[in-house]
Amino acid sequence: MKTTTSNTRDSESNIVLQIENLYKAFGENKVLNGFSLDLKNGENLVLMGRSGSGKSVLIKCLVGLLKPDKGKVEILGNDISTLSQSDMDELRTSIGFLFQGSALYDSMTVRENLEFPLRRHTRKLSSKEMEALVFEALESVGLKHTVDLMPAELSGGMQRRIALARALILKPKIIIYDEPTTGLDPITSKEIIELMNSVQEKYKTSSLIITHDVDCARVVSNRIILLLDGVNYAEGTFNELSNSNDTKIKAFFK
Ligand SMILES: Nc1ncnc2c1ncn2[C@@H]1O[C@H](COP(=O)(O)OP(=O)(O)OP(=O)(O)O)[C@@H](O)[C@H]1O
Repeated sequence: MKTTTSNTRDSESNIVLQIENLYKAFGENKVLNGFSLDLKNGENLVLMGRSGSGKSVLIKCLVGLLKPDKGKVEILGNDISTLSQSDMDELRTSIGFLFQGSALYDSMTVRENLEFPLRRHTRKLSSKEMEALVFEALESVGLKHTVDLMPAELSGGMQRRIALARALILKPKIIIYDEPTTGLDPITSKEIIELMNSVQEKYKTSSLIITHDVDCARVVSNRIILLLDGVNYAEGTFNELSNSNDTKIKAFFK
C-alpha cells in the first residue's frame, strides 16, 4: 500500500481522494451513474444531494463496504479495489468519520470512547501517551472537562463535538462528515460548523462534507459538488452555484 501521495498524477494535482466514473445500481435502481469527484489536499469539499440521491451509497463505496459496479476509487494514491483487507483497514485509519447521530458508545466514558480507536489501530501506546492524545483531541473541540463523563450526561452538540474529537484522534489526513449538523439547533449547528473550519486549519485535513444544510455549505466549503441523477450535476464555489440560473441548481439553495 502507498503511504503517501507519491503517485505522479496525485502529487502533481495534490489529490487525496479520487472517485472516477462510479456506477452502482440495485436492480433497476441506478443510484450512481458515472459519478466523479476529486478531493484536493487541504480543501473542504461539500457534497450536496437530496434524500435518496445516493450519498450513503457513495460513502460505502469509498470505504469498501459496497463494491461499485464500475469505476475507480483512489485514496491517498491507492486504488482501493486492489487492496487486501488488512491494507484497507490500515488505510481507513487515515480517514476520520463523523457520522449522523454521533455514534458514541453509551456505556463508555468520554475517555474510553476516545481511547477506542487508539487501542484498535495503533501500535501499543503507553497510558501516558494515550492520555496526552485524548486531551489533545478534547482540547481541539473545547471539551477537556468532560473526559470522565458519560455520553448521556452531555448535550447533543457536545456529543457531536466528542465524536469529532474521536475522529481526529488518529490525526487523519481525510475527514468524511456525514450530515454533521442534522438534528442540532441553529446555535449548536453554528458551533459545529465553526469547529469544522478550525479543525481544517489546525489539523490541515482534507474534508468531504456531505450535507444539505445550506448554511453549513456556505461557511465551510471551498468548493461544492451537487449530486443529482447519479452524476456530479454541477460544481463550483458557494457563490457560483447559489447564484446560478439553472432551476435544478437553484432548488438546492432554497
Ligand atoms: N443495500 C441496498 N439495497 C438496495 N437499495 C439500496 C441499498 N442501499 C441503498 N439503496 C438505494 O439507493 C438509493 C440511495 O440511497 P442512499 O441511502 O445512498 O441515499 P442518501 O442520499 O444517503 O439519502 P439520505 O439523505 O436520506 O440519507 C435509495 O433509492 C436506496 O433505496
